[in-house]
Amino acid sequence: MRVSKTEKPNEVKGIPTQERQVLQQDIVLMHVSKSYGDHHVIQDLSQTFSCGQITCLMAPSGSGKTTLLRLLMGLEVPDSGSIAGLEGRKKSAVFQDQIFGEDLSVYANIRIMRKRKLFESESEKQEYERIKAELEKVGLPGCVDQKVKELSFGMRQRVALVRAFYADWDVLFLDEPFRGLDQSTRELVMEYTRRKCIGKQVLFITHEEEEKEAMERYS
Ligand SMILES: Nc1ncnc2c1ncn2[C@@H]1O[C@H](COP(=O)(O)OP(=O)(O)OP(=O)(O)O)[C@@H](O)[C@H]1O
Repeated sequence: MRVSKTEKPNEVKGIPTQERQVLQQDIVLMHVSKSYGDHHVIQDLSQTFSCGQITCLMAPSGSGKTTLLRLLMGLEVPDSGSIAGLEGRKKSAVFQDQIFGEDLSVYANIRIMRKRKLFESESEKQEYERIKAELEKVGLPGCVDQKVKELSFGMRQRVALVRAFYADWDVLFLDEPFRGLDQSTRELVMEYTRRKCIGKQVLFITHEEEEKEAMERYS
């Protein structure tokens, strides 16, 4: 598996260095192995994913990238080895197979990612408008009230991204999030994603060199 990281740490604007160290931590895998029956998908993997960086993972199909993300998300348990640095941290993800409430609106599917606080300053209407604006940024104007089951694959991919960013998160896992998008939409969505990832810890899986470079580029 090829692992590359942003050359300089993601800038965390406005947060003093000391506090930043408390808020963020590296994810450390030590001798992690995972098999399905006789199929040894991940074998003795030791790797550190630094805080405040986008880490890109590139490897051939079937080599275990999604399995690795599932381990990091806590959806699978390693057969041996340890994963540290994720305790108590809020995780968000875009997986290749998106699970939605198919009969619910795009708004409802995104909105559910955040609990409303008792004395929320933002009204429901403002929240609705905010989600609508986010959807417009990824080239989805006018779909906020549409049922998810009516969307194309590429539209679902973008709703999944907006939803993942809408959640309250410390660490984000992205598994080929730009798959199925045409070139101009992909560029728009890559830029949206890159900006949202500034100052955050992100693991990004892709097969495309262009996507890796775009995600590692910092303004
Ligand atoms: N739940 C499972 N049960 C059995 N085998 C599995 C399971 N999940 C994954 N595998 C197998 O593990 C291997 C790695 O799968 P994984 O999805 O992690 O690869 P990947 O590198 O993400 O592939 P791709 O780039 O095609 O998405 C594959 O051979 C797959 O068939």
